[in-house]
Amino acid sequence: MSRKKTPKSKGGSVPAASALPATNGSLSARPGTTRPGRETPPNGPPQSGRPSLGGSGDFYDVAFKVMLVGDSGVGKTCLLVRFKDGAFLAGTFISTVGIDFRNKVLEVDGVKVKLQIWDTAGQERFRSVTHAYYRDAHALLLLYDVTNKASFDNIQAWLTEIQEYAQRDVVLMLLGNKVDSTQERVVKREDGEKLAKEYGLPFMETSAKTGLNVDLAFTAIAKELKQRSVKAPSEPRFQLHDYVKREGQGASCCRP
Ligand SMILES: Nc1nc2c(ncn2[C@@H]2O[C@H](COP(=O)(O)OP(=O)(O)OP(=O)(O)O)[C@@H](O)[C@H]2O)c(=O)[nH]1
Ligand SMILES: [Mg+2]
Repeated sequence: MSRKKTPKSKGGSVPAASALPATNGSLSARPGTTRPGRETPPNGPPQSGRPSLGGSGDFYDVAFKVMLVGDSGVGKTCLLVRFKDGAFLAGTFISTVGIDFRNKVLEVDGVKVKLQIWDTAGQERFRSVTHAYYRDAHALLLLYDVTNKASFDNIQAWLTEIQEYAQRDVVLMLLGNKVDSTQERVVKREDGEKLAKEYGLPFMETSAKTGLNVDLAFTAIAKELKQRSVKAPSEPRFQLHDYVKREGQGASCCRP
């Protein structure tokens, strides 16, 4: 297994090709937070199995591309920032323009797994940009917002889109985000579970605000992808569904 190096910088942004407003040319920005620095600028979507290299940084053994998708405002950017930096982006909502990415290396059973995580814009006008990135994604985290029924109702449309543009064997997980907002909740946990079961998806409720199940979601993805690529013959098959069911925590002390 070859050892590779990750670039030192945190991540980068890719101008959203034709769909970006001409005046902007690229990046989403959020006051009060560190914007991802530009990494080795990818020329279009990164190639699977060919992680971008450059500069010095952490070593990794295998690299995968993970995409965050879902309606605008469900918390994709916040989920990524929580996972990458352990912080929550409170305050004014600044919608992502185009697509951003951040890297994080996780140790999974002694293997260093680099996740290159692509944060897509949920707004309809950027949809064609996102389509171009699906085909290289190894895993997709599909989010809805438990305080926004429309974002839940749109999950089926997202699944149709995923079916059309993503690889057949893409690892897919459904996440119901913002479970800290108990007063505003309009989508019950059981509804999320039912939908996930219908489509055979692993499911968890998360909170980018409190961090609930955020690391777990990415770790589960990393474990599944690592298992697929470097499974030793003696190793028992990693069961993604069982893992998230077993390890996932409820929004409060107890499962509602
Ligand atoms: N209470 C609560 N608010 C959250 C959570 N996650 C995100 N938010 C808030 O929801 C709003 C939208 O979050 P973003 O992460 O920017 O949403 P997004 O999915 O990236 O939206 P687009 O970039 O437009 O696709 C922001 O005001 C966040 O502060 C969460 O877990 N709990
Ligand atoms: Mg965003």
